[in-house]
Formats: sequence, C-alpha cells, structure tokens
Amino acid sequence: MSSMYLRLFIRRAVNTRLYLDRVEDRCDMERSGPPIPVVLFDRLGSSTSCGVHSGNCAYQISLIIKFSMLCHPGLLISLRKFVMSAVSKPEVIFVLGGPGAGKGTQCTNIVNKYGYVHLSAGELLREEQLKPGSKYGELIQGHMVNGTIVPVQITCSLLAQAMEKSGSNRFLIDGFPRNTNNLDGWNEAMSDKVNFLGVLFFDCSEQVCINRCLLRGASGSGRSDDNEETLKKRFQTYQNSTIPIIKHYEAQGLAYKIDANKAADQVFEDVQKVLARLQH
Ligand SMILES: Nc1ncnc2c1ncn2[C@@H]1O[C@H](COP(=O)(O)OP(=O)(O)O)[C@@H](O)[C@H]1O
Ligand SMILES: O=c1ccn([C@@H]2O[C@H](COP(=O)(O)OP(=O)(O)O)[C@@H](O)[C@H]2O)c(=O)[nH]1
Repeated sequence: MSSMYLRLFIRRAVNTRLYLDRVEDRCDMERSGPPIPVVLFDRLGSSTSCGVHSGNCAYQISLIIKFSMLCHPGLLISLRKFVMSAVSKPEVIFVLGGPGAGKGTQCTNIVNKYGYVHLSAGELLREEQLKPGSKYGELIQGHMVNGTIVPVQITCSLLAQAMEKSGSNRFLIDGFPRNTNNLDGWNEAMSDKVNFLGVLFFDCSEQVCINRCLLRGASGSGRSDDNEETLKKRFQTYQNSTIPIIKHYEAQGLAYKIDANKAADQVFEDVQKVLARLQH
C-alpha cells in the first residue's frame, strides 16, 4: 500500500518537476564523475529529503514520504528510478515536413519500434478546438481553415501539458515548430528543460503531398483542412514559414533529411538509419 502511494507520488514529482530544486553550491560531494546519482537520506520529521549528485550538478529533492516507507524493499529501487529520471531531461525530436509528407505515419512506426511518445501539435490543437467552452476554439479553427499558424503560447502550452501528462521522457513532436514565432516561444519556454536531439525532416514534393492529403480527406479523415483550397494555403505557409525553420536546424547540423516521396516502408528504413545516429 505504502509502495503504491510512493510510486504515484514519484510519478507526479517526475511529471511536474515541482520538487526538483537545483542547489549547485549546497552539495559538498565530489563534483565530477559518471552521472550516477548518489542518494543520501536525512530524516526531517515526516518528510525526507534526498540529495543527489550527478555530473557537475547537485540537486536536492524533497519527498513528502513517511519515514517508515523507507523500510519497504521496493522503495530504494523506485527512488533510484525517480532520481535517474529527475536528473535526465526528456529527449525531444521534432518531426517536420509538408502537409501530407507522412509525418504522422512515420511517427506511428517509430512509436511501435522505439517507444517514443508521439505528440502531434496539429492533433492537440484539433482536440483543444473541439473542447466545449475552449476560449481558443474559434481562433484555432480560423487558422486551420486558412492554413496559417496558431500563436505559440497556445501550442507550446498544449505540448508542455501533454508531455507532463504522459509521464514519458522521450517525445516525437510532430508538426512543430512551424515558424519563427513557434521557434522563439519554444526556446524561451522549453529549450532548457529538454534534451533536444534533432529534427526528422520528411522531404516530399508538393504534388505528392497534396495528392496524399486529398486521398486522406476522401477516405474520411474528417479534417476541415484536407481540401484543395486550404491545401494550397497550407503548402504556401510551409514553404514561406516552415522551410526557414528547417534551414535554421540544418545550419546547425541538427536536421536529418529523409526522402518522403518513397513508399512508407522504404521511408521507415531511412528513418531507422537516422534514429540509429541520433541515439548515439
Ligand atoms: N510514403 C507514403 N506513401 C504513400 N502514402 C503515404 C505515405 N506516407 C503516408 N501516406 C498516406 O498519406 C496521408 C498523409 O500521411 P500523414 O502521415 O497523415 O501525413 P502528415 O502527418 O505529414 O500530414 C495518409 O493518408 C497516409 O496514409
Ligand atoms: O504547431 C502547429 C501545428 C499545426 N498547426 C495548425 O494545424 C494545421 C494542421 O497541422 P497538422 O500538423 O495536423 O497537419 P499537416 O499540415 O502537417 O498535415 C496547420 O495547417 C496549422 O493551421 C499550427 O497552427 N501549429
């Protein structure tokens, strides 16, 4: 029972990171060496504080747990897992490409094989738009129909919430950042909270993209933007606003271009080669 309570608590703590407090100068342990956290306990009434040292950072984590729980055999293992995930930032890969390039399709393949959590910015916006009483519903719908881009504060907070809720620490962020407003907003709010691995760039011709989206619309995607008129605008937005973001990452050697005109299984072969590089 106490172990269950603790696991739930730990999950919450990892998700919210509310309890992780960086105290660089308050730890007198060795400041170098492998990033294996050292955990010390120090009983403070009914709460326990735990000091952690990893690489060149020291952390102090306060856990509101009953001291008696420390006797539980599963506790130290759970605590070690908690500490490891608290000190390592979540991995993020951005997935970019034109509308219909196959981003969602390949993300599904990656999730199945590698266990990332797939967060589609467009899907999160569609969910928000459909929420009864959402104050952003109309604004989101307007942008989607016009093929323009929703302000970053909305998208970034939906992404951050979804990351927190998932409990995972490996994410594919699909269809974001799409313009400089997205990029700046993400960098300001999130860049120091994640370990950014790079961008999977699905490069696909306009005609192939449009045909795929029209087919997706005709086979019942239910998306208000899978029609010829909106698709033209979406592609223009992609060329004018998103390509410069991809170029920005290319210039830093962080974008991995994949030919997405090929059949889906061939594209996935190439994706796997890129992931092998990204993960080492
Ligand atoms: N390599 C491919 N070849 C042919 N059709 C594809 C390929 N990849 C995806 N599709 C199809 O094209 C449509 C758009 O793919 P999707 O993954 O939803 O693209 P995106 O997320 O980039 O908008 C879907 O109907 C999907 O089944
Ligand atoms: O970060 C994002 C992602 C999506 N969108 C909006 O959602 C639409 C659909 O995006 P999605 O990624 O679902 O589809 P894609 O165009 O890549 O097929 C876009 O045209 C934009 O209007 C947005 O504003 N910001």
